[in-house]
Amino acid sequence: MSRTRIKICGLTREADVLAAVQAGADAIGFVFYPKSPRYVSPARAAELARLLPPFVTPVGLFVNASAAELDAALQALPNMLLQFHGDETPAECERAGRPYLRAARMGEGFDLLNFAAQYSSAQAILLDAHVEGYGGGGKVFDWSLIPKNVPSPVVLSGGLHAGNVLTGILQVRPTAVDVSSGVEEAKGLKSAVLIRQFCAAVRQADAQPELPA
Ligand SMILES: O=C(O)c1ccccc1N[C@@H]1O[C@H](COP(=O)(O)O)[C@@H](O)[C@H]1O
Repeated sequence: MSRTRIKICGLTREADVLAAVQAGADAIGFVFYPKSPRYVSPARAAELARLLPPFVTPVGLFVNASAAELDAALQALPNMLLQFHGDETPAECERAGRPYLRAARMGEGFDLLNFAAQYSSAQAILLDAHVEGYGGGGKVFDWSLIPKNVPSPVVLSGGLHAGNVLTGILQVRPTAVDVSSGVEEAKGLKSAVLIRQFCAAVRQADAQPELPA
């Protein structure tokens, strides 16, 4: 089995960026949604992104941002991967011409296959629980709702932490996992210990032998 990629999202402090990099994160998320307690301005995100070594990807998270807001963030961080977590249409996700992740809000009756077909230009579909306020709520959704034949790479997210990520990886076999609340001591303030434990649990899952389907 190949290595499950790790994204740690909602960083606001230098020490948290360094802790994530040291623990082996592949991507670091900056929340550009002003209503989030994890919001950072484009200038602040650019400052934090300067700490990233090569091959660790900065990701910008947007919720129904205007074209001007998206452009301002891209001016500060031109090489970031985009994550659309609101009600953006495929055309809005594609407008900047950058690779993007599209968040799906998983709940009973949600048609993930149809959603993934609509966003076929996405680099991956990020599966999050349907929560009020769009995301970052630390809520796990029912992983059995995920069909086996999603046509895009899948990022598993929503309420992950060191105690459940191994089971999530073995059950869903995602390309990557994404965590925010599960590695926090308070909203927007990460814990180096929880980040380390989370990354270690992902590596433990990757080391499990793959069972025949
Ligand atoms: O982090 C936020 O504040 C946030 C705000 C609006 C939309 C998404 C947000 N975060 C993303 O939500 C998922 C799940 O997070 P959690 O681990 O359950 O807290 C993750 O992709 C965050 O990046």
